[in-house]
Amino acid sequence: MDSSTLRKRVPASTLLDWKTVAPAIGASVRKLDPRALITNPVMFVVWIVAVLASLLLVRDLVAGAAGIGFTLQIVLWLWFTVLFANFAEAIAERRGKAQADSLRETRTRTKAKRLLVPGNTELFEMVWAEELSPGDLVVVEAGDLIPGDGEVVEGMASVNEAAITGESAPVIRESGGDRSAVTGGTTVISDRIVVKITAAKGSSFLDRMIALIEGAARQKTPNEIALNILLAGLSLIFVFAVATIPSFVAYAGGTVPFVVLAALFVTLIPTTIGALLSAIGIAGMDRLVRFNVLAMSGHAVEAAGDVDTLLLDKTGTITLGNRQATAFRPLRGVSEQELADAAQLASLADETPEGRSIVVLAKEKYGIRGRDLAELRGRSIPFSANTRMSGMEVGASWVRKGAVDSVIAFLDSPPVDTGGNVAQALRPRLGADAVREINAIAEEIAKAGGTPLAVAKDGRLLGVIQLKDIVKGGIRERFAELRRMGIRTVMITGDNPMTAAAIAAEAGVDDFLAQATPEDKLRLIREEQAKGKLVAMCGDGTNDAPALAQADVGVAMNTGTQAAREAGNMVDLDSNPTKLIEVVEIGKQLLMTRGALTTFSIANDVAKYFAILPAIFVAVYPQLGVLNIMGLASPQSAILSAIVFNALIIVALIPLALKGVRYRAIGAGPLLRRNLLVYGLGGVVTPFIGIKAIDMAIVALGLA
Ligand SMILES: Nc1ncnc2c1ncn2[C@@H]1O[C@H](COP(=O)(O)OP(=O)(O)OP(=O)(O)O)[C@@H](O)[C@H]1O
Ligand SMILES: [K+]
Ligand SMILES: [Mg+2]
Repeated sequence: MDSSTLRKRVPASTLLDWKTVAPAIGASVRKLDPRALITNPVMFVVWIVAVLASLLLVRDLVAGAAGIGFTLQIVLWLWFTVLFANFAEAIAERRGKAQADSLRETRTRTKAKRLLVPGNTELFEMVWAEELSPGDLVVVEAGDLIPGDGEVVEGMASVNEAAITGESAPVIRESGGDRSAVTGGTTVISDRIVVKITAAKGSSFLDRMIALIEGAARQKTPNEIALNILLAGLSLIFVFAVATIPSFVAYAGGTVPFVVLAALFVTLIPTTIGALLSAIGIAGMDRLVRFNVLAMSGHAVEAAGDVDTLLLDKTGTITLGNRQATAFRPLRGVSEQELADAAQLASLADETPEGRSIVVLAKEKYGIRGRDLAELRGRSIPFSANTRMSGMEVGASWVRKGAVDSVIAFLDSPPVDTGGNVAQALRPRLGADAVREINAIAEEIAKAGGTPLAVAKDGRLLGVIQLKDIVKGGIRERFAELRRMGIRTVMITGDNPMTAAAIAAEAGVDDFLAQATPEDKLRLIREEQAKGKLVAMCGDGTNDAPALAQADVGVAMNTGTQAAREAGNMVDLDSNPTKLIEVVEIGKQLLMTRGALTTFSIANDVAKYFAILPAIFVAVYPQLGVLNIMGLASPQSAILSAIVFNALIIVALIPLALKGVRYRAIGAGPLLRRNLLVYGLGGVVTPFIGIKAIDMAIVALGLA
């Protein structure tokens, strides 16, 4: 599976696309509103300078002062500077807009079949989807749109999720297991399910997705805020630097007009990065969406760029997740029929995919017919990630199935509530031989990557159910790629160490943790974080939810449970854990782009200082003539070329801000050196060339 199989939902629109550019121009003007600009300190300062310069222009016009043409040009370019910055942001926002519009179309008015009596799928009322509230049960049949986000509580169906994933291959959604979440706006294509609505109106997955893509939900990340403060600080220094200039000039008997100071100031402050910062952030989120990953916060995207450790759960994340029973392996002295019968009884009320597959195997291979639960008058013991067992109790008789060590431990210390008679009955039967034999069978299954489930009935070990799960295709190469990027992969699973080891070896993870409870998963993340590591976690189950919430980057599989999807700060619509490679690359690209353009911007400003100051001062201090290596035509053309260059460089860098600096897995050190060279040196050199060229053009056009 190379990155080309990760299909991009919408082709990246080109910058020359008029449909993108035209509305962005309108938005740039609307964004001149100072209330919107205030979050961008550098641009806000430019805005203030532009307003002051405009007022002076009006005053000069009224007074009929000389040299209006020059002032007018400076004022115009000051406004262009702000407009170009707004344009960069608007273009970045536009790119998600088309996609949000197409998502909105899927949000048509839907009718829902709301159950009147829980448990009876025949009795329902028709209501509008908007009328549903969390807790409502709806029945959804083949051909129906799922009316809202929720959890499948009954049945199994294949669902077409193309509306949100862009992928029309049907996916299975079923109750009980880790594939129970359904999304409003997707379509059931076969069978019938009962869905318990979980999302309130207006906060559905689709709504959140639209808000995210449009950038409405975007908040500045701590890094962005820090950078903004730094840039504001730099601007403040230049306020003082520029404010002292008039006194130097006055000393030599000259004066400097305000517009010249204003233009000088704006060319010296870090306007380039100030203008592009927001666009860089939006483009990062947008790039993720193209890879079918929804990031709930920009912070998660940034953290992804620095991830050290990736934790993944096994079933459903590394493996396909439909662990199917494939064989019954009885102990000596137990018939396959007897084991199959007990296994079936233990699974009758087990709504997990594992449980259902056991009932199916017992029926298909051993002809064991379904028993009526109600008739049995049994008490079902549901599966939990903590006990790692499930089963049934009928009177004094009982069956359990589950992780081998859990079942053995259970036999060793029966819970008091099952009654003293049970405790009496079992002790003598749990011989060392049986334990040895069951471990041998379990080992054989586990070594092949299967999950062994021990079955015990009335204190007696009967044998093992073999569950088979398949490692997702192409995962090995992708983990190798993560290793090259310097990321350690760790599989954490509730399964036994031997199965874990086999799957870990097959998938090619660096390390694994077996028999992990949800608390263990959480603890492992905290430990890594305490060592100063940034941790990403991919998971799908409700038992992964605490870990997903704790991780710096929590990627929930879209196929997972609602709890997992809400706990993480990213959702992968394709449920492909190796997508983390793209997520990390996009994160790194975002950080690098921001770093590169900051370097470029500051190098640029420093260079401009040396390019234009001699030209401005040469009139009052002729000795500075030797420094005027650029040979700019006049102080006026020097200042005009500088402000024009300063504004145009923003537009010139928009494509780079949106596309991002290319990431290569060559290690942090060499990468930093390379970027410093390209963007630092480039930042120093470009103004000299650019300003000289513009100066020549200005002279040729007779503008100054
Ligand atoms: N329906 C079930 N009934 C009894 N035991 C089960 C059932 N499903 C799983 N088990 C046992 O419980 C163990 C833990 O399962 P669980 O699904 O909680 O693992 P997990 O922590 O999610 O790990 P992963 O999903 O990565 O494999 C399994 O390895 C298996 O031995
Ligand atoms: K500048
Ligand atoms: Mg799981």
